[in-house]
Amino acid sequence: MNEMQTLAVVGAGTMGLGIAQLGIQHGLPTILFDLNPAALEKAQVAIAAGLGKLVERNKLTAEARDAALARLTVTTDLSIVQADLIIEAVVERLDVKHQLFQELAALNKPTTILASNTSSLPITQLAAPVPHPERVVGMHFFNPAPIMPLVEVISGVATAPAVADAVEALARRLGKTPVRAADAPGFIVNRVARHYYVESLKIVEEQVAPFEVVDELLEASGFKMGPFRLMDLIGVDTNFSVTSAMFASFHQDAKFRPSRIQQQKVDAGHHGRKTGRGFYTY
Ligand SMILES: NC(=O)c1ccc[n+]([C@@H]2O[C@H](COP(=O)([O-])OP(=O)(O)OC[C@H]3O[C@@H](n4cnc5c(N)ncnc54)[C@H](O)[C@@H]3O)[C@@H](O)[C@H]2O)c1
Repeated sequence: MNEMQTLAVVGAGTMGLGIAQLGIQHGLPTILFDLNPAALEKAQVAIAAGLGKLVERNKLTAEARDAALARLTVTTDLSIVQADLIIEAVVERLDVKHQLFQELAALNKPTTILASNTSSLPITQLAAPVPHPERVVGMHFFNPAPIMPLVEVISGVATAPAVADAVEALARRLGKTPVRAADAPGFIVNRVARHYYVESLKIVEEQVAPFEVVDELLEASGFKMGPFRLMDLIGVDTNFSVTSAMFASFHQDAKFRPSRIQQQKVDAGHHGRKTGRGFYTY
């Protein structure tokens, strides 16, 4: 498979904007699509700020920043979303991702790779109704995408080995450390990390300690971010969707049961940093 020349990212939220930044920073003309124009505006500001920080730290020249920004096209018009590789980073819902991949498949050549940044949805299920399912693959970045080195590369049952190889090679080109993971619920990192959130939420639900105290203690014990601060960074809604999907995938295994506290935050629209309020206020 030839080296990828063009990238498109669908969904300009927490993850999509960071992935698009990586693309333009590493020389790929990148289309960033979202249904919501406000999300695209916010993403453009965040990407410029992200690259600006690299200039301040002498990791990028001002010229390289300007050249990177010139590679970015933002759009609400799906019909122009054509590329060698399309990475979707929309809401964690199988129905939404299915519809999107089918629309993208109709607009693109059969060799366009359709990658998903899903944290928990099975790649095999995601690929099943998509024309040419052998080009569907998991490419799971971590938050914040421009900074975190790990990328999980996940092959579903139908994924062609050359497709996973191409995505792995691209991850390296983006300066990342790709790791192959099997198509199991939550792959590797989220399966382990789930208990960091689920157990901390239980502690608060059972009134063992308030959430601020849980954060303080875990940070003092060496974790970079306490679970509640981290959920606010991830997006409380996204984190809740991931737990819910894993709970379903593990056949309602109680150890993955989503929390009522988290459900309430989602219902109230307190989705974390991106909405200005989650467990904390920003
Ligand atoms: N937040 C994290 O820390 C994190 C980390 C790794 C992976 N992920 C995964 O990345 C994906 C995106 O998560 P996020 O936190 O960036 O979400 P988000 O809520 O921050 O952003 C999602 C964006 O997708 C847009 N969108 C929704 N439906 C769309 C559609 N049909 N077409 C185009 N755009 C659409 C929304 O307008 C929004 O801007 C999810 O699958 C999530 O599981 C999230």
